[in-house]
Amino acid sequence: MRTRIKICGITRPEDGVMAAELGADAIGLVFYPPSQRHVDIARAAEIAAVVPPLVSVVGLFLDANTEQVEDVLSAVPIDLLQFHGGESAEFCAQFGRRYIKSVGMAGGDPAEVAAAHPHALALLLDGHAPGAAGGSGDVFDWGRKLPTSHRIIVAGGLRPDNVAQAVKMIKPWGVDCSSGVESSPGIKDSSKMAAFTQEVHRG
Ligand SMILES: O=C(O)c1ccccc1N[C@@H]1O[C@H](COP(=O)(O)O)[C@@H](O)[C@H]1O
Repeated sequence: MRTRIKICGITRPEDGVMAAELGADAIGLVFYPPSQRHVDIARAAEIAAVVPPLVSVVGLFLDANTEQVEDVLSAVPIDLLQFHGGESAEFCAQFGRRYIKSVGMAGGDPAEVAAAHPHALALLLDGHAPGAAGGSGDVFDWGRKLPTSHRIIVAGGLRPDNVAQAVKMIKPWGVDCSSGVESSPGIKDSSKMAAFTQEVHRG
């Protein structure tokens, strides 16, 4: 099975195109103002407009309110929602959209999140502590027992030099990377993205 690749934290249209051309199946837009990768609605719409067909646009929210999510959905063609905070299943489902739910693996229990989110299409496992923001570049213990009820997307500190090992150990549905393919926060690096996608498929 081919491991799907999401490159998150795209802040420039050219980086969205480059990620797709280098093998990303999805790009992520961060709607979380404290993040250095936050995009406003106008910028997000510019990026989404140039992302090639057959590449998904994922909207990432972290404990946003309903109105903030709806404002984005009314202006940006988002294919999939990613909820990265402590959102309840009711909150995530209210938009009638497909969604994935993150788990902060530093102290968080993926089985508990799996049970609470039966309708999430996948669990995205990140290295942060529950309550802390993601995108921290922290790796979690890839040897941990994981639930089998959901597809798994591995995130958290993935880089070209460690992603093959993560894929080999976990055999996830997909991988997600943000800081590991950047030259500076929010700016993606083409050689790192090329190396990353190549290594995913070697794993
Ligand atoms: O990328 C961010 O700035 C971010 C902010 C708040 C929550 C999540 C964020 N990114 C997500 O974090 C993981 C791992 O990122 P990294 O590769 O360790 O930098 C990834 O799923 C991003 O989607």
